[in-house]
Amino acid sequence: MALTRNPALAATAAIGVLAALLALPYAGLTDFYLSYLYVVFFWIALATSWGILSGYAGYWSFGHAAFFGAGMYTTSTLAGKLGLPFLLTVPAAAAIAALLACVIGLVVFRIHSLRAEFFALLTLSVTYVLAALISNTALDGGAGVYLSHVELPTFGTSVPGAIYLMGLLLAVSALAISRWVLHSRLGAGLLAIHDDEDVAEVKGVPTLRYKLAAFAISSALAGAAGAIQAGYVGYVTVGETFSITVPLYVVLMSILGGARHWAGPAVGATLITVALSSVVGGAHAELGRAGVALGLIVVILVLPQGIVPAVLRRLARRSVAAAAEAAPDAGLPAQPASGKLINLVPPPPPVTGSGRVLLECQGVAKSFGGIRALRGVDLQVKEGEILALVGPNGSGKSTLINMISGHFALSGGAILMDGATISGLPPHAIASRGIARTYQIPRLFDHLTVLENVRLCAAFGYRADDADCSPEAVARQWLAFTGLADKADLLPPALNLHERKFVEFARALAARPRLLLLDEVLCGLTPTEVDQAVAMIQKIRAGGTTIVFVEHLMRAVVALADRVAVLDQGILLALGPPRETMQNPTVIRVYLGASHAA
Ligand SMILES: Nc1ncnc2c1ncn2[C@@H]1O[C@H](COP(=O)(O)OP(=O)(O)OP(=O)(O)O)[C@@H](O)[C@H]1O
Repeated sequence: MALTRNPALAATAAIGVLAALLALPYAGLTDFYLSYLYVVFFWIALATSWGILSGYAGYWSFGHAAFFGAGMYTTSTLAGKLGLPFLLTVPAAAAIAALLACVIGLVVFRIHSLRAEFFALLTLSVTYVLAALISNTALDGGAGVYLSHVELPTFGTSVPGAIYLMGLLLAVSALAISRWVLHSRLGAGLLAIHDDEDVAEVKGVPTLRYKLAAFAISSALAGAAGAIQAGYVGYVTVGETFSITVPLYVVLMSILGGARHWAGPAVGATLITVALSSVVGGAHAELGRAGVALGLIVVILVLPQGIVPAVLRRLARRSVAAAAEAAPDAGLPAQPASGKLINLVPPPPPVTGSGRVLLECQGVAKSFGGIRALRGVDLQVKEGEILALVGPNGSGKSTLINMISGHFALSGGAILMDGATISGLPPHAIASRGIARTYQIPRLFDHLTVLENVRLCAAFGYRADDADCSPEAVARQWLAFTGLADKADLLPPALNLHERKFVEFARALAARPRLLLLDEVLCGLTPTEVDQAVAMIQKIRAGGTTIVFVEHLMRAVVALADRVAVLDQGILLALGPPRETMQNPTVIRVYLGASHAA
């Protein structure tokens, strides 16, 4: 408990444990125990490396044996056949495995349909393809490769001591890298990819680059583990190396410990390795293994998020309760800890009517199979204005928002921002030009808290590199602006529709965009909530942000819009000031109906 609250104490304890583990081979621990501990470190390194892509980003790989095996065969070839020093083969194995991951990732990560179970199956197939290639070439030839003649290092007093130290170093490196990734921008992006990859991209996360980086890091660690394991076993075979055991074990270990926490896979790996080794011998080994498997099922059912997150949550709850007892005000929302306060409504007068074109749609067309959702829309959005996009259901309003934000590719035409073409750019690049959007049905990152949802958008949004404001401070201020400050630590599923819509709103605002696209933010709100939202939108425009909003609620359209664009069946039917446009007989006929005509 004290360790979780005191990072300096935790760091000192970790250094102490590491120093003690490093000293073990020199303190005369027998080779048997050194080998035993090496096996634990080996599984810690493998499971932790798996978690970097699969745990954080949710891309479950069943092909970890491929990268581990690439490492093993790199060492067996370089050291066993070409006579290179063993230690040199470890970084080489890591590099080969990372390269293999990059080649696979460059193809697979671009294909939208190869997510979730398809990714898992594809990585499993890669393992078998690689096994077949190695088995049928001089790399193995089907007979396996002996490494008994390879000179292994003897630091740590003996070969088992050296293997132990290499395993320890690898496990500690894997943990340190995984922890660093989780707390970095890369980790924030990966967690968002896990929950909703398309939304993460639209919010500014360069998803392809991040997935490739995670895959390469994860595979490099697996490759290095394979290299050391080759030295440990001394005889490398395709059957053992590319067996299903590796991916199966690392998946189980990660789930048991908690795949979304850097320490989770290591805890799972330690528990499973120790449990399995305790039942490996004796007359009832099979029964023992079945018992371990049953225990595993029970723990996973009781703690579906894994042991580490469950324990941390319990500790956090206890410390909140203790703090509340000590100081009754402790539960109030915290003020931003760092960063200059952001002026949410800057003093300069609104720039409405500057006349400068910020966004231009030129003949924008979109077809979904036989459905022509947009049939060549020409529209200019002027800097500082509020433009309402209205029209009957299915007229193409959301599709146009999706086109501008890059969610869908255009079937025809072009979209320009500041005179430069943005259509065809990946959504994160469009976000970096200053475009942010909300979704008609909120698409929040369900495993991130409300604060984390908004902070991510501040960190990856248009003005993310504003050194004066930390993403945390920006996020807290927009949460306060939208009235959600006291919901900061909740997960989105705990919110009602109104709150979820306002989190969407806060996320878009946290990017501090130049052009804000609001897709039916008022739909489903009570009249009071609508008034609140209208006042907010007016304040945002007062700060100089250009707004395009899709809305069916005419009262809000009239109160907010400088101009109204009416879409019907994918065609721009009318464009002009609200009252004038709404009195256009064609608009009344196709959209507003007879009641308005009267
Ligand atoms: N992903 C998709 N796949 C197939 N068809 C789609 C897709 N998205 C939209 N459409 C179709 O494109 C047309 C325009 O849909 P869109 O959602 O843009 O309309 P809308 O004006 O926003 O409607 P609403 O007011 O009901 O939200 C509809 O016929 C719709 O069924």
